[in-house]
Amino acid sequence: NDELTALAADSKNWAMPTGDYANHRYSKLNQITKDNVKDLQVKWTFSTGVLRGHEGGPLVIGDVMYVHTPFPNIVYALDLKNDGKILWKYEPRQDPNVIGIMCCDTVNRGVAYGDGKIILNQADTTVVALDAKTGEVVWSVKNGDQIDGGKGESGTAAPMVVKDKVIIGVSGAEFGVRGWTAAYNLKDGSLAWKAYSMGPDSETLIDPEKTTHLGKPVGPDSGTNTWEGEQWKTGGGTTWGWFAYDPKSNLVFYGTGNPSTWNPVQRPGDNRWSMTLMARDADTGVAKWLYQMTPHDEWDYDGVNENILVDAMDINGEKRDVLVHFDRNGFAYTLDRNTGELLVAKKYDPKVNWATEVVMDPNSDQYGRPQVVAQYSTHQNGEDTNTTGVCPAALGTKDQQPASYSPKTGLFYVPTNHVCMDYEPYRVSYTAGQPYVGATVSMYPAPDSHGGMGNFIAWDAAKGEIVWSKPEQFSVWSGALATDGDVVFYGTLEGYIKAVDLDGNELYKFKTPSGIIGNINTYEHEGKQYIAVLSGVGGWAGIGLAGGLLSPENAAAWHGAVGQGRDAGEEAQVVGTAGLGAVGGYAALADYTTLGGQLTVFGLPD
Ligand SMILES: O=C(O)c1cc(C(=O)O)c2c(n1)C(=O)C(=O)c1cc(C(=O)O)[nH]c1-2
Repeated sequence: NDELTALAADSKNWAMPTGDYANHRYSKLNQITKDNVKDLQVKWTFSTGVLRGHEGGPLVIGDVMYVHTPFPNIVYALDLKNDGKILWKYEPRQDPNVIGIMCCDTVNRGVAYGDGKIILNQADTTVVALDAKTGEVVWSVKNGDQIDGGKGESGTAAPMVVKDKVIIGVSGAEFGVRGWTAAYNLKDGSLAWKAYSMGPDSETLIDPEKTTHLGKPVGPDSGTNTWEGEQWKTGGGTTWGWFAYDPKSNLVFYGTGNPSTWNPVQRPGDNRWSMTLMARDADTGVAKWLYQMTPHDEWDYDGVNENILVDAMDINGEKRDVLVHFDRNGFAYTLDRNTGELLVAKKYDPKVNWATEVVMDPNSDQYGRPQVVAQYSTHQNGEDTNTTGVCPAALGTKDQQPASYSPKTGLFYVPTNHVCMDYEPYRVSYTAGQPYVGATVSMYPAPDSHGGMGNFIAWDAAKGEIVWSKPEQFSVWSGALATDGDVVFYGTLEGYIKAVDLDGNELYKFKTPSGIIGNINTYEHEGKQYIAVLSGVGGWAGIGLAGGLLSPENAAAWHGAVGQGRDAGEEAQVVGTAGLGAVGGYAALADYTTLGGQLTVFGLPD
């Protein structure tokens, strides 16, 4: 999409959710520098009128800012010439029952722009194109099924506009949804292609002879033959993370999530293609290459985190066009993005203990596979056995909160979790539209460390090394922003926006009204650089606050314990395992912040 490419290349705008197709989250703007960032002031604020977790960030195109909210997914167009005066507001009507089938808060990661339209992926999986000037609906399609009586499909991912199409993912692996990625024609919303994560080749758009895994053709039926019977039909592998696009190869990149259920004993095999990085042709959806990071997941390490594309990275003296991916499983991967060849796979938190390494020898039958430590194998320890001390926790060394890459320093700035867990698989049976979780999880700060639950780190993806690490009390659940002013920004769950220099020294912080799980963006208007961020605590880490789960009654109901035939009373006593295990670990958040969606715009003094 030439118009979008041009808009994104002009750093005055923030035209795509992650800044550009390469997901750099880097801005060439440099009025705000490491020397003056301490003088930042709040310029204007905007309450979104919605309370739960606010992920993503505003788009800025010319004089207009587009702000989205979690369910009910309101979109506002704000006039930058007038301190955010509302130009239009779109509020969809959605069945509120969708709230009950969203695993990790009612989040939405943002809208996309293309061809004069704003594209919104609603919680109920309706994809709607709004006229960017008026907010009027141009077209609307249903990506998933209905809520009541459906399979539990929901929408949280930000769309990506590529050429004449919009790429959309789906959520619901905690309900046994079989994930897919779809491309709709930007013009009228008609379906261009749909590629399932698992299933027959005709439905996964995998070419048995041409699609490769670590350099070898995958062969026929690769999306079904590592599953027992028809388990692939409820196999998970949802696609609720971020997309990347490389115009040079016309490939779209994304990762798939956990296999369903979380109980690994119930689904023997590698469970392909859950937990997999995928490179697909943008026009046809046909897969060029795949790489499964966590075969037969036993820990809920969804592979959906963003892929960051860097050209000509020097890897052992060779220039490679790479894709860098910080996986939930605690390994940071660098791959050749044209071939899917694995170049680097290293732990980006020293506490990661479930696997010792990823085998890098192409001649080994274990090539590309993590070497699982028996003690932390929830499968080997069996159903109804609590496997303790697994690092990272299910929400990963990093969840969906996107990292940034600075072409200037060649380093990645990564918001991370420093959290471990106990994981007890239990048997579940599948009922359409009901939770299909199958594990009780509790989370806590990584033991024998700094006591906090997060780090903000700088990463060298060619060497596979942490350059520096800045401890945080809670997980850093906000997307980072690197700038040409030699300042890097991120937000914290307590609600601080923070600016650090290129060595990780804190230069500025400001406490916004609620915890930050949004992504920091920057733009220029009338010659001045601004920083914009959404506050509004929530997401999986903040689900205790956002979902009101800090009481035992709510905890049991939400956790789905009742639906799973478990003893509700027993479950209710264990508030700590509610919210899929996040409530206990993050309970102290309630001492720092509370709910509320607000946009805050910062700038230098006039
Ligand atoms: O399997 C899924 O379909 C699914 C969906 C989502 C989502 O759409 O928000 C999350 C997850 N899984 C998940 O595993 C997870 O850690 C997670 C964190 C968050 C969040 O926004 O904080 N969403 C999700």
